Amino acid sequence: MALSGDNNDRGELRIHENLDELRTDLADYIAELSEAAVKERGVFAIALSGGSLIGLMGKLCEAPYNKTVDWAKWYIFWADERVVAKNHSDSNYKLAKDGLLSKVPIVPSHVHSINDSVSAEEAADEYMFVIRQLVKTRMVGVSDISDCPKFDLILLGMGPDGHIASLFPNHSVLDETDEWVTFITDSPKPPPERITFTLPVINSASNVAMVVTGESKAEAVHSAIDNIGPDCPSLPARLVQPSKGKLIWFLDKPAASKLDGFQFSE
Ligand SMILES: O=C(O)[C@H](O)[C@@H](O)[C@H](O)[C@H](O)COP(=O)(O)O
Repeated sequence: MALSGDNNDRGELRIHENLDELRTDLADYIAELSEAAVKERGVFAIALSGGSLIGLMGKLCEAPYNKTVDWAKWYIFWADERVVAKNHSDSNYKLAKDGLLSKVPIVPSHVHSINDSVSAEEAADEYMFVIRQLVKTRMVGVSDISDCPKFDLILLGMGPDGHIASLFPNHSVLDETDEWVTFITDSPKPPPERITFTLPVINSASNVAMVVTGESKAEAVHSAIDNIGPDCPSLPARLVQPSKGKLIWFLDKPAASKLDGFQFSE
């Protein structure tokens, strides 16, 4: 690893020399959290996002992880999903199924994707209902400071604009505190209709990992971690502040290149 360290309330920073090193570190991290959650709770509730994240999780499909991880105990969710058919190339479910879930022995009934045959609003409501049932049976934990679900791990990517999940800068969904899952129909990044976990749910997780690579993200990484720039307070990535959980940033050097205090040799 090029560098690692803590940055005040902005969590642990893990800056990797290259993507291969990041992929290995990410697989180790997820495998360790899975083992700990299964030991403590008997299950591992993990929420995925879309984008480059799934490809960066690819080592989990390879040895030793494909054999050592207790896949039967995994319960899979999406922190955000595009409201398109499950076989559509824009579907985050399809992305994860093709890139990860079909390659490891996950129990099909543990995969909780959205209903793709209803409106965005109905899909968000139904998804919240599903999560509520799983919180009741403690397949998903519950926060001890609110009634929010406490996922063992929420994995997030970040766009160059600082969006996370489908929470975009200056969008009213950033203020949603009543619902666990909400919807938008005007996403600035296509497709327009999406469902998304709200900030209270993200910030109730036991662990949140921000997996961000590439130079196009460097400015937003700098704003989010160094608390820089006029848009900072409403930058969605800046609002990821788990109340009791642990936040870790998995970065490559280009994404970290504008961080204060980080000097890299070529
Ligand atoms: O459904 C989505 O659009 C994603 O969940 C989104 O939040 C993604 O994670 C970021 O846009 C980063 O994507 P990249 O890692 O591909 O840049």
